[in-house]
Amino acid sequence: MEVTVSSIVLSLALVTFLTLAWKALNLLWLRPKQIERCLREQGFKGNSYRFLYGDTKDFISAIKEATSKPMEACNDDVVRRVIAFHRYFVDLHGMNYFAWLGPTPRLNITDPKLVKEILSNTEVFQKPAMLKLLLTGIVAYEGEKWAKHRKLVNPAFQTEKLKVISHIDFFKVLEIDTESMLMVPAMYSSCCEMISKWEALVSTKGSCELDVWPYLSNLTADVISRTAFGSNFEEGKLIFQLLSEQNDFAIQHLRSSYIPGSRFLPTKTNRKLRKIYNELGALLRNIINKRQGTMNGEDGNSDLLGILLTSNLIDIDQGKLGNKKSIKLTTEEVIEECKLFYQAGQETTADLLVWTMVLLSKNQKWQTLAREEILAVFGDNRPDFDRLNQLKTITMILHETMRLYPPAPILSRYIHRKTKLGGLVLPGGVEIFVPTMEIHHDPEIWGEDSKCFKPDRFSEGISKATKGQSTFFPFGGGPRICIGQNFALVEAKIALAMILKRFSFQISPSYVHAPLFTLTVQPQHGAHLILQKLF
Ligand code: HEM
Repeated sequence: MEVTVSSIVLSLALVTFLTLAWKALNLLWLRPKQIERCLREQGFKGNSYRFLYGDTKDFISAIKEATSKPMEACNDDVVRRVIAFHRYFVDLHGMNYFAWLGPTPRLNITDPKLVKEILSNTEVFQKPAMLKLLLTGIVAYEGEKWAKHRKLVNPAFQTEKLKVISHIDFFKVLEIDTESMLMVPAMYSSCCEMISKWEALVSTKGSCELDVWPYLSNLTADVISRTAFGSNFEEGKLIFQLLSEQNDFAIQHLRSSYIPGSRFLPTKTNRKLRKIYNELGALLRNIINKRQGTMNGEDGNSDLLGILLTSNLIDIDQGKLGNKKSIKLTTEEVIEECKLFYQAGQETTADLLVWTMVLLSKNQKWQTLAREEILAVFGDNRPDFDRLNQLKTITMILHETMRLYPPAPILSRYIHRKTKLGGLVLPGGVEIFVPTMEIHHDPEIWGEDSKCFKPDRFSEGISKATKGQSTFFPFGGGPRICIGQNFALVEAKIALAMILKRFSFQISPSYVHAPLFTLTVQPQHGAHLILQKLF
């Protein structure tokens, strides 16, 4: 009897072991090889899959090589530096390539029709797991959960919420603290603080050399703190510090997670990430609890947090007519969305501003045109929402900046099952890689001068410039298009209007052009400009 029991246990152990071994073999060898055959049959080229690591080492060395030295001039091949790993594989295999992120193949797609299809079909083309490890909130959710969150968060970004500046004088008359309660005034207040610092720096000589990058970075953090937390803005700032720490660790994490399984290891980075994550959660929970205790009807309209806490959907149960229930975000869900506003909105908007200032420094003609427009539209008035809409030249400049330096230079998606894409039939388990920056720089789309700064490409709007194709998508596209795009553009216009009115600027001799892709495209060595006071 004893022999029988132990032999049963042994057989069970053996079966379990063999099943696991088979699964591992399938996941790490047979499946990648099968996918590789399928991709080659459809005309894609790439390295043969190498066990476990795939092309990971090539990825890392291409990035190291490209970022070890600055670029010579602004018109050099910026794509080669920013998405170096992509260029490395294009050089080896051409545009129709696949590369191995560990055992996962990453397929390069640049055809505008296919890009449109990928971005439109959110059910099939989902966010990759790696992104979901770094970010939470709507950016990482799928299906019904995403749809529910998008609807609940949307009110926070509607034009009316941004627009209230046109009534600022009315609020002033009533002696209501407009600075902490409305979004555009909050943006204006943050810009005023930055401008005052710059004015103090140039006051003695009338000009000074300044690295504007940390100031712009601080500005966009400040704007999110004010607009997200209103009266709790000082506490919001603390959260931002923790989030930027979290981002630094997330980048290390991202690099190490190319190695299969590493994200689950209790490494120092992983432990630190978890610690920051918990601290952040506790801080936000504290703010929310305080806010819920003091909330009244009007508070709900004042800032992003208030809007998230009061936003609700009416779900009508189709089966039982008249059976309605109100759906709201839970405290934990509000925490995730607030964190995401920082992660998705701070760095990206700072990138947009810094590259605009660099490009306007190198293109003085456009700087003058932009300033003339600001003076013509606003005169001596503060920037207000309705007049921001009249800024045609500034809008063209912002679009051209995002064409050349898209803050998010790549997009990626994952397909879980066999999928038709245009004339292709792709196997499940493939990551789709859309190199936004490559498409934005393509001479076949944008002409021989595709690498030059020419805002007048956008003089008749985006659809004329792109001939209606999906060739310009700095904010992504389809149903998952950036929810904060209007917020970012309003903020950038206010900041530029205020900067251009008070200063002229040019490139300093100490400026080093070195765009670097971390989570977004930043100036690796800052942005040293010479500021000259105008009035
Ligand atoms: C110049 C500034 C910005 C740029 C270039 C930018 C770019 C993008 C891009 C490309 C996506 C789509 C990602 C994908 O499809 O994989 C996205 C999504 C998103 N962005 Fe932005 N963004 C900017 C500013 C902001 C701001 C200011 C906020 C909020 C305060 C924000 C919040 C979000 C959110 C929540 C999503 C996810 C939307 C969803 O999945 O439904 N972004 N952004």
